[in-house]
Amino acid sequence: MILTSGLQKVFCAGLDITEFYNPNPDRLSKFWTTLQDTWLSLYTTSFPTVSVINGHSPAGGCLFAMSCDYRVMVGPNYTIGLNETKLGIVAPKWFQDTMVAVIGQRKAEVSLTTGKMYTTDEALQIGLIDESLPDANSALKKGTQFLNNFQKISPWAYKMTKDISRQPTVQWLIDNKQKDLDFVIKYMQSPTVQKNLELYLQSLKK
Ligand SMILES: CCCC/C=C\CC(=O)SCCNC(=O)CCNC(=O)[C@H](O)C(C)(C)COP(=O)(O)OP(=O)(O)OC[C@H]1O[C@@H](n2cnc3c(N)ncnc32)[C@H](O)[C@@H]1OP(=O)(O)O
Repeated sequence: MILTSGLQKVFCAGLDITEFYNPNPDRLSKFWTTLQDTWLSLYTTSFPTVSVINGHSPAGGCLFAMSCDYRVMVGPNYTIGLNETKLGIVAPKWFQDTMVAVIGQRKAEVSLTTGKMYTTDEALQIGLIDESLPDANSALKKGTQFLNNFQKISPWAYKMTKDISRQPTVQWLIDNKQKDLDFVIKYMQSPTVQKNLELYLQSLKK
């Protein structure tokens, strides 16, 4: 499966920030549970996945890209990263662990604490993406070539290997779904977080 965008310059703008601003707890609860389940499905697919990142990919967009098996990004003008701290919010443990699995503990910690958005070249250098291509068509071709490798791999061997590799992060979320949800609901009601989100949303307006 290839995950890509039909938009001109955005792969995925991340989660809808307006869902976190002045949230209704019931609605936020459904929103977050849906996100948890969607991520669990994507991170544990029984088939190979590639993200063809053909535009900017902040926060939740970066999470979805990192959850695929391989990342091909169109360069040089787009950016990718977990920029939550720039919004004055915190990337949950499973977002963080997904990044650690891709680029390692040290680089992930620097990336997460600074909320850095990496250019395509920078992302390639730290291993956040696997390949950089100059245009969307060649990126799609590369992504398809990666998937073709699996014609010669046993689906069972593929799935078992991926399960073993991803199991700690997956199991943590399965075991802590409610705790993770409670944290988000409580955290998003904090006046400091709400002020930070208000300022960030204002900064996005043209
Ligand atoms: C404890 C829980 C923690 C986890 C929580 C959240 C994780 C997240 O995913 S938070 C989302 C982080 N996303 C961003 O920071 C992206 C912000 N957006 C941008 O940087 C740019 O919009 C982007 C580069 C993606 C695209 O640029 P443009 O094509 O120039 O678009 P515009 O800037 O014109 O945006 C159009 C319009 O959309 C609004 N917008 C953009 N992103 C979001 C978003 N993620 N949520 C809600 N709204 C968003 C933006 O404000 C503009 O609104 P209008 O001016 O009203 O049209």
